Amino acid sequence: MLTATKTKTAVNIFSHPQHAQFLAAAASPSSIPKLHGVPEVIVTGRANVGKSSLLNAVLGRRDLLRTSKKPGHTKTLNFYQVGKAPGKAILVDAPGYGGRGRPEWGKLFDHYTENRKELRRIFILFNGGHGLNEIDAMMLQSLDERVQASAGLQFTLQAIITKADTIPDRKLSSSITQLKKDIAQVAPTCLDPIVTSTAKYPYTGINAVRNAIMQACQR
Ligand SMILES: Nc1nc2c(ncn2[C@@H]2O[C@H](COP(=O)(O)OP(=O)(O)OP(=O)(O)O)[C@@H](O)[C@H]2O)c(=O)[nH]1
Ligand SMILES: [Mg+2]
Repeated sequence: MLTATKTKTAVNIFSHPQHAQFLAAAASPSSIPKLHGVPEVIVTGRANVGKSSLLNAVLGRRDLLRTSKKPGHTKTLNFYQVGKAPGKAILVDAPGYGGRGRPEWGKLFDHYTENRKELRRIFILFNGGHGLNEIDAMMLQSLDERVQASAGLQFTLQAIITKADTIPDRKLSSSITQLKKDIAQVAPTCLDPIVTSTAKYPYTGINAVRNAIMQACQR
């Protein structure tokens, strides 16, 4: 549970969307920017799961991040500042893995997550309409093992179930329950999944994601 003070701070850092800005893109480990200790969170997930759309919604911006119907759109690690410079937190968008993902993107993600001292949390996104496939389960398990190995001191892991609007109403509750069970079974350290939709206003789950980011960045 967030305390009243923490909740207030969480609302404040996202309350000036105009201050959000793109800082840098990294296509290789050597181009990952030095950003002087501002806490960071990163998103991962299969190509097209909705990573860039989610970060736009969290930042309160329509198109600061570019999104596409075509999987494999984001090709670099992209760093975005929340709040006035030097920023209260930094959100990192990443290329997707899976069919359209490329091996070098996986290496870049691994390099970042293994070496970045500022990293506080990895959000792993799953499409609510599709559930976990084999590659999702492998990624989830490998991240969970890393959280266990560091006892959560390096970073924490949290799942986000996206595109909830694509699940028919009659199946919504059972699909989410099943997906949460599957996630918990593969990754016991994974924090309670947040269910989101950014298909149309009012969005679902965005304040919960903002609060989770704040909680992760304030520790
Ligand atoms: N129905 C629905 N569509 C969504 C939602 N979020 C994203 N999309 C759509 O899904 C497509 C992919 O969204 P992106 O945000 O570009 O996905 P991504 O995970 O960043 O994709 P890559 O960069 O290619 O890995 C776009 O057409 C979005 O409009 C959602 O909550 N509901
Ligand atoms: Mg993207």
